[in-house]
Amino acid sequence: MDIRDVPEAHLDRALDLAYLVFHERPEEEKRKHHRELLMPCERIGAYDGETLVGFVAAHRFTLSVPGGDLPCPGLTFVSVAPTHRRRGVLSAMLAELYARCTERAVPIAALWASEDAIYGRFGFGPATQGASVEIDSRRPLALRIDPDERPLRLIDPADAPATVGPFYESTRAHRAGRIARDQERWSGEWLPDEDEEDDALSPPRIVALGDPIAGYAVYRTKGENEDAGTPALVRVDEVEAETPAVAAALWRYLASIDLTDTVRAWGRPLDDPLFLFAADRDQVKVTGVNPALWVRLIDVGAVLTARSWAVRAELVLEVRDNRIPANSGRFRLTTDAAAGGARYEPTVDPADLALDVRDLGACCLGGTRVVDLVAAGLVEEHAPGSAEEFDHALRTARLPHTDDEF
Ligand SMILES: CC(=O)SCCNC(=O)CCNC(=O)[C@H](O)C(C)(C)COP(=O)(O)OP(=O)(O)OC[C@H]1O[C@@H](n2cnc3c(N)ncnc32)[C@H](O)[C@@H]1OP(=O)(O)O
Repeated sequence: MDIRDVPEAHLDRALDLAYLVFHERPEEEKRKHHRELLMPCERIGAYDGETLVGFVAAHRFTLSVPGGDLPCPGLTFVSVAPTHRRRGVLSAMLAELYARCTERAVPIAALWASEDAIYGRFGFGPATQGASVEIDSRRPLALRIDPDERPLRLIDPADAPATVGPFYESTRAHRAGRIARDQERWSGEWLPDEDEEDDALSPPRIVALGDPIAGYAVYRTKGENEDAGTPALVRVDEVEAETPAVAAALWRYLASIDLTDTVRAWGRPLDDPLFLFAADRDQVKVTGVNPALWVRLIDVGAVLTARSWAVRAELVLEVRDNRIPANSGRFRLTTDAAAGGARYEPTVDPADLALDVRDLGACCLGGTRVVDLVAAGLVEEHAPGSAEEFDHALRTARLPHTDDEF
C-alpha cells in the first residue's frame, strides 16, 4: 500500500470511494460542492497499485483552546474500500497525517466520529459534548427571567459573515472547541440553502437582537407531516447571546413561531443557560447527550503549554501513547495561572496521574473531569488529590462547545 497525496486530478476517485463507503448517491450539485470543499483540504490517500483504496481529508482549521487558538486539521471523508478494510489502511493514513503534523509543529487534530468505537485507539478523545433539546412550543415558553425586549430582526444569510460573523468569533474566546469560520465556511457549510440531511427543511433563517448584535439564532423550519407523523418543527442550529436576557428573548422567539409546535436543538452546550432559566423542565427536555468534537493531542506538551490555566498546579503525568511515542513518558506539568502558561518537562519522578493520550485529549479543553475518569477506572491516581488538582487547573468558566459538524 502506497500512502501519498491525493492530487486534484483524483478528487472524483476520492469522492467515489467516500460515496461507496457512506452508502450515498449524491446529485451532481452535491458532488460539485464536495469537490470544492476538498480542494483546499490536505488529502492523504492509500493506493493499491493505481487504485485509490483509502482516503482522509483534513480541513485547515483554527480551533479555540482556553486562552487562544491553535492550528488544527479537521479530519473528514475518512474512507477505506470495503475490499481493503481491517488491513491497517486507516492506521497507515493517520500515521502519515501525524508525521506531517509533527513536522509542521501542528500540535492538535480533531474530528466528528461516525462511530464511537473507531477513534479512541488512534488517540482521539471526546473533548466537547452536545445536548439535544426538545421544547414543547404549543404553549408560551415559561421563563424564570425577563427577556430582553429590544426588537428582533431577520438577517439575510448572505450577510451572515459580515453581521453575525464577528459575534460568533467573539464567542470563541470563552468557548474552547470552536472553529474559526471564514466566508466560505459560513455560506458553504453552515448556511447552505438546502439542509444536508433533510431537504424538507426551509432555508436557514437568522434572527438577531441588538445593534451592535447582542445575540442571534440560526434555525430552519418545516411544516407538519401527518403521513410521517412528524410535528411542525423549528430546528435550531445555533443560539449565541451575550446576556441571559438576550438568550431568553431568542428562545422565546423560537418557541413562538406560528404554525410550529416543537423546537428541536441538537448540539447545545451542556451548561446552556436555557436549562436553568426555563421555568418548566417538562416543557424543555434534554433528549440526549452525545460526544461532539474528538480531539487528538499530537504534541501533548505543545498543547498544554499553549493553553491558559485556571490555577497554579504541579503534577507529574505519566502519558501512554502507542501511536506517537514522543508523547509517552513521565512529564512534570507546572501551570501558572498568573503568567498564563505552563511548563511541561520530562522527569524521572514518580507519577501523580497515569493516563492514556485519548483521555488527556478528552480533558484538555476542560470538558471532561479527570476525577470522573479516575472514578471510571480509566485514569490511575497515584497521588491522592492529584486528579482534583488537575481539574482545578483545567477548568474554564464556560464548558467547551462545538457547533460545526464536519
Ligand atoms: C471523521 C470521519 O470521517 S468519520 C467516518 C469514518 N468512516 C466510516 O465510517 C466509513 C466506513 N468505514 C470505513 O471506511 C473503514 O472501516 C474505517 C475507515 C472506519 C476503518 O478503516 P480500516 O482501514 O479498516 O481501519 P484499520 O484496519 O486501520 O483499523 C485499525 C483498528 O481499528 C479497528 N476499527 C476500524 N474500524 C472500526 C470500527 N468501525 N469499529 C470498531 N473498530 C474499528 C480495527 O478493528 C483495527 O483494530 P486493531 O488495531 O485492534 O486490529
